[in-house]
Amino acid sequence: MTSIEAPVADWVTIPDLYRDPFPIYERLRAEGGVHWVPEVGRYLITSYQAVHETELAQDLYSADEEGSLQIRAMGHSMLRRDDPEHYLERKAWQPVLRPGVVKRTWTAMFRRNAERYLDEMIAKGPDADLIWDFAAPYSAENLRQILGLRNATQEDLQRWSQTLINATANYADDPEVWAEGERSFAEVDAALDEILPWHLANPNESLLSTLLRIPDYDMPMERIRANIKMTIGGGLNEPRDALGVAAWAMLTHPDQRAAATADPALWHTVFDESLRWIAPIGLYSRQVTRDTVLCGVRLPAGARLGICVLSANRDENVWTDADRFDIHRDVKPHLAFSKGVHVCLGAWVARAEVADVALPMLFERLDGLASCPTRATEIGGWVFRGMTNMPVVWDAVRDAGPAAAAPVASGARDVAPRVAIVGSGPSGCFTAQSLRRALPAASVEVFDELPAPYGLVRYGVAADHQGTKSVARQFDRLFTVEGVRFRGNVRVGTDVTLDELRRAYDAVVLATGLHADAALPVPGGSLERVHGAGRITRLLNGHPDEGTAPALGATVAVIGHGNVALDVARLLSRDAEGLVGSDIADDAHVRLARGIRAIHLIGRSPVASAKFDPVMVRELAGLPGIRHVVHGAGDLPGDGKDARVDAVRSLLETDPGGERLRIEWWFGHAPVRVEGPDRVTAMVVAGPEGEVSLPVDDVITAVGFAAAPGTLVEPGTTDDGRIEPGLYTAGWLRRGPRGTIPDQRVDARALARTITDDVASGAVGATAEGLADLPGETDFDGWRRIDLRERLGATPDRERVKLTSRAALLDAAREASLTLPPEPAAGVGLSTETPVTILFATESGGAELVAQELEGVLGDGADVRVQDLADTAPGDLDPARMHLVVSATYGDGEVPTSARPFHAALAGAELAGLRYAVFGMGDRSYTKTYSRGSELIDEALAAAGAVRVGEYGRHDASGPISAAEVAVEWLQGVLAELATVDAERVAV
Ligand SMILES: Cc1cc2nc3c(=O)[nH]c(=O)nc-3n(C[C@H](O)[C@H](O)[C@H](O)COP(=O)(O)O)c2cc1C
Repeated sequence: MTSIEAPVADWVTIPDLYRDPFPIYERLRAEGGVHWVPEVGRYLITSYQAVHETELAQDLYSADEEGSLQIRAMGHSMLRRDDPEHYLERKAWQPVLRPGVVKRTWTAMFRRNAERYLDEMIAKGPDADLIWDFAAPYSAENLRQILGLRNATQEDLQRWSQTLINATANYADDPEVWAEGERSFAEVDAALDEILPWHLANPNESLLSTLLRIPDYDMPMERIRANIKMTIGGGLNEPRDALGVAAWAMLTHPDQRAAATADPALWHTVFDESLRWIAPIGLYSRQVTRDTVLCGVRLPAGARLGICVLSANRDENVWTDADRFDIHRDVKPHLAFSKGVHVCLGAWVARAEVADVALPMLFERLDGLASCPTRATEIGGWVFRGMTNMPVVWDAVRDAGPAAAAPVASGARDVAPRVAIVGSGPSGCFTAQSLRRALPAASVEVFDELPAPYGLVRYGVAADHQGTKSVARQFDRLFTVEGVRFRGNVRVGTDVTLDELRRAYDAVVLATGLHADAALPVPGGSLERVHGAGRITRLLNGHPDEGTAPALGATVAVIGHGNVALDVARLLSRDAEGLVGSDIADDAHVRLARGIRAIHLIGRSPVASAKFDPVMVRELAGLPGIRHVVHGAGDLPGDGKDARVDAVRSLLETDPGGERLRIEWWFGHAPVRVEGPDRVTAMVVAGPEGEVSLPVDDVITAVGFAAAPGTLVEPGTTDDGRIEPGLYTAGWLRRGPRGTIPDQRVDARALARTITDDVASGAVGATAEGLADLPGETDFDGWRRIDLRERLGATPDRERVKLTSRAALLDAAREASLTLPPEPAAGVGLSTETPVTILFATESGGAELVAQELEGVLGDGADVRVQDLADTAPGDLDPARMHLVVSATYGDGEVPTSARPFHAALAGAELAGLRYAVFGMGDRSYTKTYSRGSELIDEALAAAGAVRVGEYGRHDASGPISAAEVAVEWLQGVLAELATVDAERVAV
């Protein structure tokens, strides 16, 4: 057989491939299908026949490529191994991904997640993005649950997956792309380190748990890590992009869409034709093991190949009119899932996620679903290809399906179940808040073992972060205005059993958190003078059950670089001036902090993947009298590309003045042992240069939280919070010790939906009679008395002085001589003739509360509407109305997540003459980004031609005054200005 040298395709460029690879591939196929392409440094294999041949001969076309980008990006996974090693690893993955398992175990979960994220997309309103608001979070959450990465969020999975596959596709060798990939690499490893012990102790159906129990093969840890990263990389974009492309195909081919909606069996054909048309994984690599000839072209041993699946699936020798999307064409095997020994393991999962669940649900629920007429749909990629932007609109929403069928679901609003929530921390209170809205007829009671409510807000949030604690003001409203009952000083499990509670209530939600400090898993980890950071935080917050604070020695090691570790280090190193305005427990602070001269802050990660928020480091850098010393951080480039690196650099730029205290930061150093023999004498850590022994007097561990003895259920046993209808978990007890206060609000909304579904389906009734008053229980007025007593007792430089024993709390709760101030007034009666729309943008609910307060202030007779910016498009704004925008700020000075689509849409909007005013809610301790999110909305409205009326107002959450108070004052000014503007309009 004659053979030729490979033709050189030097006209092919990566940007062209990214934009639209198909014309390039068409030409390459026409020229034979095997080319040397200098731009990508490999031979591209583009014809169906050539691709197919490589897939069937792994001895000749090895997956184990030298210098593989994928190995660099994700580690050496089974995708880059040949048999027999590949087979062993593949076998370990299979039991979790087999079609029967997908059907029995995973499909119900896919359905729940599809409902959840479709609801969220619907809540954003037409103009939402089908990829980023539905397909991506849906695929990420499914993957998270299959893997068993219970300590990560779906957002983590999205970030990891995207940056890992970007690195895998980094043929342009962009250093930034590598850096992001490396960060995710380290984060995934840290998450695995954290969660694997849990899976060892709690065998379950997830992939991680299954891998730890393979009967005949003890897979080395490094291989588990690499394969999990590969699964994160490929397991997300494949279903996401298949769903996106399939939906796009439906929107652009109405006749085929009509056929599929009329005959749901066709959704599988839609799925397969979409994969053929645009394969999500467009290219993978192989390496030639010995000189050979492929389709008449000579390939030398060692040649690196790019197998172009996107191209093979459009080969005109196999398919007629291959560029056309056509579900009616003759079925021929496409190569999107590959063939041969490497055929995709996740194929059944992707098929169930997309064809069985998401596509039918999407097109059944959204009537008139169409591409957004004003914003472009975009697609890109060649190594991985999918929709990058897919704004959509729709005409109407149908109900969610049998579980929430219309008559029952809407009926749920009138059903009056009794709900008990155990735990009044953020997750308990947010659950009460969401249930109030979802089930207005329900009676909701919140139990707490202390006479004081708010759990983590009162006893876990650092005493000098009063801004974060101000979320309690919105919880007050639950008990003063919204009819939720607080039942304090009741310990469920002792004063009343869980069974008794369940008999007395139709539904019980356990939101008791995770309080115990996780043990430091090194020798000496439980010596005397090893303390948990949770306990230290509670002591500094005056928790009544923690006893007397220990007097710490001159040198203290704090283990961990998360925000809890930084909170502890900051509080212990603050001087008296730094505690002004806090509600610190002074006695405890003095005992703990008085003797400290040096703190070693020890973390195992490098700076770029440390767990802290950079703002926490900057806060420490701002404290006077502290010299910072940084070990193991490398160069710390000052190019402003990494906020963590910048923050750590700022430590070195501080001038301590008179040095009171030294903080030594250790990056990339893992704890090895605590030396004793009886009490702590030294902390030994291991870094790149070996072990270092640090003489210390005390060790504080901030390495996570676990369930305390007496926790009512095993933590983390469900993903949706439903243990069974009628018994639910919320907050950290459900999701594990991760997530901020705003995250609890999002979760609480999802849980309220789950409970509402159970009420709607009749699984939860409305027959229970509630629990009679228990001896010794206290109520919300009891808490108001405690609150008053603590505030009256405060010196001018303290927010309050906490009562630190149960007896003192109970005495205050029952102190009849304390006269309570009247409950918050309903309003001060401002008025305007102009109809008003109040728009809010929030994450933890404060802005919504302010919006409601303003509504109340404007009075019953007025034409006032309150609306979430998440549900608003610029086109909804009515020039006849005045718009009051109340917005928080998040991230690094950004608009709250739910309001980002609105903010983005303002870019193309035309709002000439529209009147608005802005009230920003922020926190002054974010010095560079104080209230920036609301400023961005203000700027975008002005740029769209809208006219601001009155001053821009703002509230500082770290200050002592409530947001509602400041907002009402601001509103007075706005209304005065509005009256002038209106009068001028009339005059004109
Ligand atoms: C993670 C996080 C990031 C934040 N970032 C900023 C910021 O950059 N600038 C700012 O002024 N406030 C910032 N804040 C403070 C919030 O905007 C402020 O607490 C606000 O009152 C919260 O309103 P909400 O309850 O409606 O979400 C941040 C708060 C959190 C929890």
